[in-house]
Amino acid sequence: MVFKVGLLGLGTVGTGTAKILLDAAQRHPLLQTLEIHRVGVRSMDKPRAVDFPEDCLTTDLEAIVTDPDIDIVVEVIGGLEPARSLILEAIEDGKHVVTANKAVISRYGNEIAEAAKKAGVYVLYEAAVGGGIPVIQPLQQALGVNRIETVTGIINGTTNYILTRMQSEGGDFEPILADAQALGYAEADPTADVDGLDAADKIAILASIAFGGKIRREDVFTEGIRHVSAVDVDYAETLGFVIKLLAIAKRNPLTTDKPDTIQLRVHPTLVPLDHPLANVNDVNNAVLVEGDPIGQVMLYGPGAGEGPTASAIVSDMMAIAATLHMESPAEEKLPNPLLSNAYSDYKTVSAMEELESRFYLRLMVKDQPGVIGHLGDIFGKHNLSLESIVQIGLQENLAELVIVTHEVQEGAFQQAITVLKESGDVDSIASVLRVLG
Ligand SMILES: NC(=O)C1=CN([C@@H]2O[C@H](COP(=O)(O)OP(=O)(O)OC[C@H]3O[C@@H](n4cnc5c(N)ncnc54)[C@H](OP(=O)(O)O)[C@@H]3O)[C@@H](O)[C@H]2O)C=CC1
Ligand SMILES: N[C@@H](CC=O)C(=O)O
Ligand code: NA
Repeated sequence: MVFKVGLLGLGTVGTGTAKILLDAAQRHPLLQTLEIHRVGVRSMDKPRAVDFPEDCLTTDLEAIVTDPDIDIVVEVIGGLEPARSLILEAIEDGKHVVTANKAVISRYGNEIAEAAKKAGVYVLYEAAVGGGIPVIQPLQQALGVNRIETVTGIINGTTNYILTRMQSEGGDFEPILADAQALGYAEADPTADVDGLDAADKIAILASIAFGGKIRREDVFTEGIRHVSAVDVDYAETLGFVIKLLAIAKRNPLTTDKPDTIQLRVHPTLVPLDHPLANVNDVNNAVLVEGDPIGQVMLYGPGAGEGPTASAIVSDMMAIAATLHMESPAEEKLPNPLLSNAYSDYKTVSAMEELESRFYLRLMVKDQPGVIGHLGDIFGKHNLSLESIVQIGLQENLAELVIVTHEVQEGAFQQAITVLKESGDVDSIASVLRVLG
């Protein structure tokens, strides 16, 4: 079974999406059911990073959203129009839609959802918030049983990249913004990033899901990072804080004289250095969800860029493919392929001795001349290179040594340990631990 995809846009996200679909090996088998049928662009002359047959590319986007052969339309052109109209036309034509367009979803999400309900199709937008991080789906499903109290996010990759570099290198934001643009993180008009509008779009979307209600986009208080200077970043650090552009959606406590109300705001914020969001750096995003009864959950990962955003787009396409798969008469009564784990082959797991790792070794040795040299010989004979060797202490004629190795083969390391134990120099091996990285 093959589901045909109409891809609107072949820029940063569109290109990443095409690359995943054209290289489906070792990914979920459902990806093999998705085939890019047509691609809509603005300019036919631009060089492209992926090759399509000439008749696949078109500037006539309407022809794609009304093409009877297409099952799923992926909108990654961005902007409000013609994106909104094309989404609505695709829905009216009975097509499922996947989009990364937070500007459209935060403003016209209700209109689009109504149209989709009427047409019996799905509109999914995981890529619209947090780029590659699964945020929408966990909020709707895995965390859906919780009464959500707060959603606090670093949800704009461009500004987080700028603030991180301001912090690590000093300097003001304008020159760093140019790098964020070159890396494909920033919006076509980066004002939306720098002035907090993009984060405001995203928190409006998250609040709607978290609190189960419509959100008026204009209700989000929005302050960007333009006025944050290198001096503020410096002083904040001295005081034990880091400056982050936070997007906050919070349920106010219910009181007898006040109805159920929420807070919605985006602003640069001094975050204490020991807060979970303080170490979310560069283009990474994180969404900290606090709910009852789960407590705190943090979703963290790359918030923008070609590959990560495309990952979210294709995961939505896969969810739609799973539904279409189940609806097809030939597959009726089969379980949802995204919920069942019926694998046919065993994976081969490498033997532990073949793996490479760094090791931490603590041992007690005789406190006499030449011992460290002997140990070095034993490691050398087993082809094990050492990163450091430190004498920590001395007790009753025994010296306590701590050795850290470079990446070495597990099997060779274990053989060396056996030889060490048998050597007259070593009294005891107190501890052997693996070191990450
Ligand atoms: N970049 C990122 O990291 C992320 C982006 N997003 C969202 O994804 C969407 C796409 O972003 P991105 O890929 O960065 O954008 P780009 O500007 O890189 O790409 C836009 C693509 O759409 C095409 N396009 C734009 N307008 C039209 C039009 N009127 N008619 C035909 N084709 C058009 C362009 O054609 P041509 O190539 O011919 O110019 C281009 O291929 C946006 O909604 C953005 O907010 C979401 C998360 C992360
Ligand atoms: N411009 C956005 C792209 C992803 O949504 C960002 O920087 O986060
Ligand atoms: Na996401």
